[in-house]
Amino acid sequence: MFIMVLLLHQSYSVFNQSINISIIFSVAREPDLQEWTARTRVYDILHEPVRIAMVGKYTGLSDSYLSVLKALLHASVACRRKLVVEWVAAGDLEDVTATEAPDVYKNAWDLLKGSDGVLVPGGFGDRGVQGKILAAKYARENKVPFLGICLGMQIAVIEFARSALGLHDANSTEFDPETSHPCVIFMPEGSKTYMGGTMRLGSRRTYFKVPNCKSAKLYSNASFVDERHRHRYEVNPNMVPQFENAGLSFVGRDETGRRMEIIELPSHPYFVGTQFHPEFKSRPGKPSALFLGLVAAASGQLDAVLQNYGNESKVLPNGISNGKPTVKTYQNGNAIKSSNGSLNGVYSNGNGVHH
Ligand SMILES: NC(=O)CC[C@H](N)C(=O)O
Repeated sequence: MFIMVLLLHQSYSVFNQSINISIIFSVAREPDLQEWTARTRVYDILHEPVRIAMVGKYTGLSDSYLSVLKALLHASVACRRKLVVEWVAAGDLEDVTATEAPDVYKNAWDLLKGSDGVLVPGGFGDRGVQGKILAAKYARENKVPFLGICLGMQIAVIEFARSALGLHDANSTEFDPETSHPCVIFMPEGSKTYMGGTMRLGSRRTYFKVPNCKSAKLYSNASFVDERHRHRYEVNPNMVPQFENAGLSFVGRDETGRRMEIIELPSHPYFVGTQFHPEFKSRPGKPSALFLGLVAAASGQLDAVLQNYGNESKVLPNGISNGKPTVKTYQNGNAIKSSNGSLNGVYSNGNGVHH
């Protein structure tokens, strides 16, 4: 993509000259491609890998997770790491695979255990859910950086209910309508725009409830953020006090306080889940805050990143710096700039190495 922009510009110039269109449209300005060129250069020299296990249902179809992959890529370049995505089919982590296809099972677990961070993206339907729960458990217990998005956050909550609260049949009513411990429940949003629709869709506001949490710092200490949604189920608000007593923190909520938007485990190096989809607002040069957190944690740079956020224009060891946030809102990713002023994010059609 990145190279494409430069190539397109080149061919556009040739076309212009051949039909002398530039005389007619002499007002057209030469585009400033400095930033893009700088990004390509940064991207080309990345060599130290950061391995992220992507635990999902459609691992054979990387396009299903395109936005997530791009967001990981933006964050990896900001952290000066070469992104290696380890695709792990969630079902392969499940006990049933251990008996039916032991090699597949072993390979899936080897990939997960060889990764620096774990990402469970959004999804619908119950295939692979148990495998995703096992991946979240592995990350939580072994202090491996974890980001769960939408369904990924919901399965992290189910896992916590089962392991930390001892509620063995805890589940989402999406997967078990009869569960005696419904920790994720159907919470449709009445919508005047989408008549009859039950999906909570589009941009909604999340307020930070715990000012010093990692997520708030990553969002430059904003007091609220607007991110995009696409879901029907949510954490059961009536069970939140139980979860909080056991150490799971609900650091971001909607304006009513009833819809849980961001979870964190303060006792863990980086264990974050979001009901929204932060990947949709990630941009080259403006990586999504929570993806940046995941990749920074997975590459041993989270402390440096957190220390610098909210402080005035400090430069990180790897050359990343940030400007002092001027507003207390966060709309579209942190503008992370390298010390020489060029933007770090790279947008490319590939996403590092696929396994
Ligand atoms: N986008 C998603 O991950 C959706 C999660 C879940 N299936 C829900 O509807 O709430």
